[in-house]
Amino acid sequence: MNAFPPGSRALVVGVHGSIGAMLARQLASSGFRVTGIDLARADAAPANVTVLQADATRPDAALRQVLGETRILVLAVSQHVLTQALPQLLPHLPADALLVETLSIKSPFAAWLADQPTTQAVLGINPMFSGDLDPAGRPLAAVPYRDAPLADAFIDLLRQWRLDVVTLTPAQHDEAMAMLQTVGHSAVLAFGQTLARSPLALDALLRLAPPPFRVMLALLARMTQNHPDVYWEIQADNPCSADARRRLLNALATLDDGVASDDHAGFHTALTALKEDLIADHPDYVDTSRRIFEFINQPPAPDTLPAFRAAIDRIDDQLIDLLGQRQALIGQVAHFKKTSQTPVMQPNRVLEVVQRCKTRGQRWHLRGELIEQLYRLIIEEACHIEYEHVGGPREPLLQRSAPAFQSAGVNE
Ligand SMILES: C=C(O[C@@H]1C=C(C(=O)O)C=C[C@H]1O)C(=O)O
Repeated sequence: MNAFPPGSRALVVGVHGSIGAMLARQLASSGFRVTGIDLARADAAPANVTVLQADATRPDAALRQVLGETRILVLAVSQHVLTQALPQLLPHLPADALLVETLSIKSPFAAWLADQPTTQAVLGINPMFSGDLDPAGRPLAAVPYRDAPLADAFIDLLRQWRLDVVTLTPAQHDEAMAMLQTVGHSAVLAFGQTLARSPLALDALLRLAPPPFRVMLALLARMTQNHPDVYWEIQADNPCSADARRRLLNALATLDDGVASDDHAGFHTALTALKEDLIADHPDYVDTSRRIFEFINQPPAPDTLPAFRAAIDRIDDQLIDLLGQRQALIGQVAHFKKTSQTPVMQPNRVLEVVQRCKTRGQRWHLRGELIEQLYRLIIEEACHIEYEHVGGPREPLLQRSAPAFQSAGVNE
């Protein structure tokens, strides 16, 4: 049986927050009738979401009526608001509804929940990304507080959104978050404080700044864009956070002591151990840092012909690198198609690819005909590669995929 038949109602509390808005959007796209509430007014609501201005800690008649029909209640609010609102909301919620909370820290809420006279299924989720990013392919921690089929059904829904769901207990969640969030945020905040208290001016420093400094500043910039409570709860509410900060302090003290005692060899040993323990099994991070650093040092806007040409050369490098990456994936698709006996030629997918790219190209005023020309060549090459691997009779792309290539001159 489908736990959430099409048109089931979802209510998102905190719909103007980034996670609330993301979940409202995703639920609407999965066929839910979504109502969002928020204390704050905002100009834009997520598409296909009805937004009410309401206070979840004091549900008015309109909110109580929505609650009575709600199958999934999402609470994308701070722990303080959540524990104030829940006792007011639960009496109006059907007994077979699912509650989903999005707190950054789970064990204090788990302890609070254990004392509540609720019967509803409760699932904690913690998306490991801000809600303004595309969720597909990103990790999400799921913490089912009570075994319930409805929580499993919601986890299935998250997987349909192509989230990489990792299920944890509240204690496991918080232990991991101390390492994944407390330590990183503390390091970035300490960097920011040190910089802010320095007598050196940031503008002057930025002229000279190497990529790691720019990356640290970018991380700090990101932290200033979210609500401070998000970061406060990560530092203050996680029972593992104090220990994590102490470890960071100790590590810094060890570095300081080592330098003070001129322990050059110890420094070598430590860095070699880090390389062996952490990076040896994850060499792709070396490449990631190279790509981030390349990206973050944007060269100045060109103003001479050689400078324009150098900029174009760099973009051509990227085009070729990306084409190579696309082609490498095609090789894998070919292998997959051979073992699963899937036809090489997929006219629906071809149409989807070309139309997506035409829409994307509109952002840059790229003509649809150019996109069709380019993708005719790229997909023909892809099909050629796949046929070489898969074997069997070949079908011509243009004949099978005529609707994708409608522009004059492309279909010849
Ligand atoms: C890569 C695939 O195979 C072919 C190549 C395509 C491409 O290059 O995008 C699209 C459709 C297929 O005919 C696929 O099926 O996705």
